[in-house]
Amino acid sequence: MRKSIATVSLSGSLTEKLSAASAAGFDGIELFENDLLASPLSPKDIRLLAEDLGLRIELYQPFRDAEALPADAFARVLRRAEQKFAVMEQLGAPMLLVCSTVSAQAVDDDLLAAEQLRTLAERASEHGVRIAYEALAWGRHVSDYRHSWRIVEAADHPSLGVCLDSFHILTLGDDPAGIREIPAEKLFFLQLADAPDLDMEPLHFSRHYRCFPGQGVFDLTGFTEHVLAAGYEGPLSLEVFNDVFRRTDAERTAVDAMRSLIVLGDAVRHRLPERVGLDPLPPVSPSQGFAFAEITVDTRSETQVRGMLAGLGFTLRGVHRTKPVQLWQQGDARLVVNRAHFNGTDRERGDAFVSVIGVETADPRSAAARADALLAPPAPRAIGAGESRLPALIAPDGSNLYFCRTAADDGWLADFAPLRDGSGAPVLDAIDHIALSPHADHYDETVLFYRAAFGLALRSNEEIASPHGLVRSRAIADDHLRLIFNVPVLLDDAAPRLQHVAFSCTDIFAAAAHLRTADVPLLPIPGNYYEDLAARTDLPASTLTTMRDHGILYDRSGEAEFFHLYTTTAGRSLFFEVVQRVGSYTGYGAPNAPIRRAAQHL
Ligand SMILES: O=C(O)c1ccc(O)c(O)c1
Ligand SMILES: [Mg+2]
Repeated sequence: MRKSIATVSLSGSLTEKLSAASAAGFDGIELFENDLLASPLSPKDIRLLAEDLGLRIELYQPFRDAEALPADAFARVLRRAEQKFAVMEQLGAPMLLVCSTVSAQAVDDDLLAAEQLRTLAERASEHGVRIAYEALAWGRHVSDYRHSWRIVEAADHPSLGVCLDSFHILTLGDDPAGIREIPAEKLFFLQLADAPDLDMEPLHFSRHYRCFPGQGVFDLTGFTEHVLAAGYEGPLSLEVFNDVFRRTDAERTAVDAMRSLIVLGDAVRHRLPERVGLDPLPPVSPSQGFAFAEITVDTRSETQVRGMLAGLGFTLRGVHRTKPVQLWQQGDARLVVNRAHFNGTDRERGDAFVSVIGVETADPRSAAARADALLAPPAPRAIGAGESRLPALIAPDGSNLYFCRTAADDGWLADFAPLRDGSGAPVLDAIDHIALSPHADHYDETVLFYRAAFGLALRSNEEIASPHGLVRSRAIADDHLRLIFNVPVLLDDAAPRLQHVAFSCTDIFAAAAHLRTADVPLLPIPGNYYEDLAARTDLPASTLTTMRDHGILYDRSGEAEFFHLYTTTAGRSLFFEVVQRVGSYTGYGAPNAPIRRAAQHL
């Protein structure tokens, strides 16, 4: 099916918007009137430009307050419309979107609305133009799609049909199943938008907070399934009014948009296998957890990070044969420490950060093929003679993803000259989860990408009331791979973008004692926290004393328990966590996050 995007969803001049849509692979656009009015290009030039870029102008919009009007007002509508039809002929735009009226002049009279829309459609047909009538959620008399369809049905003109917009329908909590009752030839246009979990008056919500399908809480898969099952053949068109997209890089937004449509198309295809024209994504290759995490350090932070790793029980197992890179390991937990120059990055000297996530999978090539189909660019890297060629791509947050089969004969471990085997029993077992901090402008994009690339489910979506600003936090996971994404709700470019790597263990008290002996700097937790814990749990006093001594935090969910502690921060941004899950605890100690954030500021 054709893929389209409304120009209102992208920033910049009309030329920039069209170039971005074309570069991202869209087949067409919805042209917003203001983008035309503000453009120095004539309608004919716009048509030629779109043609050059391989874009159809699918629709021109919006045309407002057209129906259910007194005769004199409707006469003015027709005059206004004639000019639009003439412009559309020059543009080569075949369809005009008419929004249900918000005019105080309009009357609540479906027959009058139908009659006037019929007249409008008849005039449009003389110019080869069709009219798609859309119920705005805040329309004065028409706000739901069934109502718009009743009027279109009554008007009974071949050049008049309905435009369905997922936002208006789903924000009112309307059931989209009724779409199946609208004849296919009357489904003129489909606009897709998702929205976050906010309870807000529809107009303001619509004009500022829409997001791409898969980035909010609406069921766009189910919605689109209804529309396609009804026989809709037109484009899937994204119409996303969003404050961030209005001001950030159009090319990037267009790629984000295209990725969301690819993910949506694949999901709908699974529901409607007989439907042609929906491209499949390469299937998810289930991950088997983290092969490794790479931490990039500079000469200043290297000593600190290495000191912490040694204290956490890691041993230096190997040095890379050609690069200033070390392999540290204990149990199944592997960390690669890469000494690099931060020149040209947004990192300050002395910082340390997670730069690569190595994902363990039985089939690295097909896992990478899926990430590639999700528009992740390949990671440029120098590969020395004889070194492993792990497929590597760049995720939207800038992290590199390496797809690994560690135990394979030609596995990546062979790139390291072995130093020695680890001595003694490991203190920690494996990487439990990794928490990343994408830039706020790329947050939704990043979470959608990781979810889709690895087939992970959204496990939690919370706000952490940190004393230095609200932080949004989403956890996505399957049984093996757990990722957290944190971002300040209000953009703060000066604040460190904290990241952490958490390690699992089976006895956090023993681990804490080891860390203490090894002089690992642990994050101190205030005594008040433990007074409160004593009051609300049955933890024995002696256990609480030990927890307080080591800064061990606690959470519980039913019978399942969670113990965790943190190191202080290495550089500005990176810290480590040690966790012990007891029973079937699947969370991350979210109630403790504000305490941790406050302690990190002390
Ligand atoms: O916010 C609006 O006015 C508006 C205009 C056109 C649309 O297609 C829409 O969904 C909303
Ligand atoms: Mg719309």
